[in-house]
Amino acid sequence: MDKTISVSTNEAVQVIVRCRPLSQKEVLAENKNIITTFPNRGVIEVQNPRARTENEKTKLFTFDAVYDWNSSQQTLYDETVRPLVSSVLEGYNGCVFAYGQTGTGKTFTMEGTKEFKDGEGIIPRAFEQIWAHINRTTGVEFLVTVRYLEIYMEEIRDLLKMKHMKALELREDNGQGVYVTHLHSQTCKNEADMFKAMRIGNHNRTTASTNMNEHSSRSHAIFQIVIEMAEGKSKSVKVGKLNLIDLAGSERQSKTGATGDRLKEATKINKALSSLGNVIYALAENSAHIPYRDSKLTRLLQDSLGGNSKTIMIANIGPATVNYDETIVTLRYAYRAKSIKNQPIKNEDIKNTKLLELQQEIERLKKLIDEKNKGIELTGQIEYEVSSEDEDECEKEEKVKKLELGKVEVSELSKQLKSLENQMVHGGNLVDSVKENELKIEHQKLEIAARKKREIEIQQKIEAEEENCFELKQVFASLQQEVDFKRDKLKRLHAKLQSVKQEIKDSHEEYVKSRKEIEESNDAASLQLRKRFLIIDNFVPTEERTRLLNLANFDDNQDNWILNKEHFKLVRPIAHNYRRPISDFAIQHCQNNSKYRVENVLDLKLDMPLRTTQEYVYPAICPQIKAFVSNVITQESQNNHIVVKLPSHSIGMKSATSKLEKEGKYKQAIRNIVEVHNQKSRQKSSRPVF
Ligand SMILES: Nc1ncnc2c1ncn2[C@@H]1O[C@H](COP(=O)(O)OP(=O)(O)OP(=O)(O)O)[C@@H](O)[C@H]1O
Repeated sequence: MDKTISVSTNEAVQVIVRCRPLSQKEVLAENKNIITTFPNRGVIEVQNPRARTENEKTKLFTFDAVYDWNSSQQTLYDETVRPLVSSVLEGYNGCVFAYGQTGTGKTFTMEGTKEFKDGEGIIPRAFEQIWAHINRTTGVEFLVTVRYLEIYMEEIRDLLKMKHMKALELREDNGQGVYVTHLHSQTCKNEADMFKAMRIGNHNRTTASTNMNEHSSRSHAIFQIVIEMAEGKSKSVKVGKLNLIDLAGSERQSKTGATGDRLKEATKINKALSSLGNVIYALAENSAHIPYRDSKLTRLLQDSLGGNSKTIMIANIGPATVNYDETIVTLRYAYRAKSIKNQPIKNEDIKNTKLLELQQEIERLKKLIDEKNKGIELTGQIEYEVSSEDEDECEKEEKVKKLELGKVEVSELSKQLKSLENQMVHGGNLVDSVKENELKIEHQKLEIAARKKREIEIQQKIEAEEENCFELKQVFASLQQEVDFKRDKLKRLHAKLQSVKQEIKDSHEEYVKSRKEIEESNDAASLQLRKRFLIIDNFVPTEERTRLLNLANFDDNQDNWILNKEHFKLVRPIAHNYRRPISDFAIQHCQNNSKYRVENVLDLKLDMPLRTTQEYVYPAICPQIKAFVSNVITQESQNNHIVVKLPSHSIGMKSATSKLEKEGKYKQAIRNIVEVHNQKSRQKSSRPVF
């Protein structure tokens, strides 16, 4: 998209926290609620169930807004998301993403539930707001499209066109930023079309049952709505883009009990979420390098975090004792995300939009239809005027044919025109009184949301100021009073210092833990790499290695090495000058029968073995033993043992035996005897030997 105007001011990512109720399972396991929320101040307090000292007991976090288990879907939407969607309808990019441990209510928040009334989540409510706006906006033409994708096991899949099931690729260009190639874009004419797209996508999304959640999302899902708006005949187009993201939840193998596929998925999920954490951390720290390229998720969120979008992060947490560690980790990430600054840009006067293309094509078709209609009229008139008896019958027929052809062409063009016009929506199709009422309600809702936001901000400011001003306001009647006050203050400051120290300690522990995890995964990766090198070094010849290296190019977009496939094209083998392999039999016997000429038979000759077991030559036996054995009397006992009777009179044998005895090889001699015995009996038998 070519942008000609850009208005940008810094705007922080808005971070809100939502805590779900205790689940039945948690209640049965006698888990306690460790969360207390203070919605008016945007504060959340977490009790540490393992606290040993006073300092470790509670942790306080402050956010733009907090919602507890009693908060309704409607309140959350009206207070936080409605203003953002309103900005999108003015031409901004917007993003809402839900982040948190598995089973804490991300899907519940984004999609909602049908289990109870008003259970719809953010996505369906956004549809409602968008279409209500379109229906009451007169004089504007809209083109609304949606896309739905998931990142499953680090592969991008189109949820609206699952037939292809091919992993899609990410690309980046200066105009569009990061985008997904060949992603299906569904045009929507009304709210129902959007719901249909959402349902299809949700149906295709990868979910599975785990210990922590019966319907756990195993992928990160992004629902994108693009609204192109053209006001009147000015041809100036605004574009608003809204990304609604339901991330997969972070999970610990020990808690989910994941094995096999679930474990593989969890590893990929955690890896992508940890890269998201790193991006948030780097942005919060104002680092020179932001590791967006570490995962597909962070690349797709590039605009939303530190980019040109207005963004809301919803941190979902669980209230149970058992969730403590994950809750703290989520809240820490969310707290960091608060300091990320974006530069939202209003996408106005965009040049190469689909809507403009459509409008131009519609204009062209209209002109063409007009011209054709004029042509038809003219031909009709001439025919009427010139039509005389002396006109040739053939010429008349020719003219009628031309007229008919013209009419068919016009009807074809009109069909095309209608289908193009059908893709666009003309805003403002409501009755004026309804329009006005709705507009009023919408303004009121936005006003209430803005007020609530301001209230929380003011409350947070007052608290900070109170801390500073309290001392100034104090007038001390006596020295003792001043001492007492200062002691109190010292106590408070000491407690604050301790809590900061504790926070540093916790953060350090968290850092050590995550470093250990990274080291472990690094070790596993280098082990794998060394194994591959070992295989390459031993099985791939040096020349082939150099050849392959020359054929491989690093693709920045895919962040991977790609082999030039042109060099690996399989060449069809040619046999007997035929393109298909042909057997000798076919050549000799079916020369005149084309049916068999190209039959797919390979002429394979048998590789005969060089020798058979019949030709086996037994190892030579020492001549003394041979002589000894020939004098040995052997016979088989009933239980298949061979009884060996040594002839004591044979001098040669005596010396042989004594020699063997001397060398301690008596056992070997016996084995040889048995072998010769077997040899004899085998020769006697007529059975083939193998
Ligand atoms: N605010 C809430 N009020 C009532 N029930 C809730 C709330 N939040 C979540 N739940 C319930 O908790 C369960 C888990 O929620 P959900 O599936 O949305 O979690 P999730 O974070 O998306 O999990 P995963 O990451 O595994 O996909 C569901 O049964 C849902 O109905």
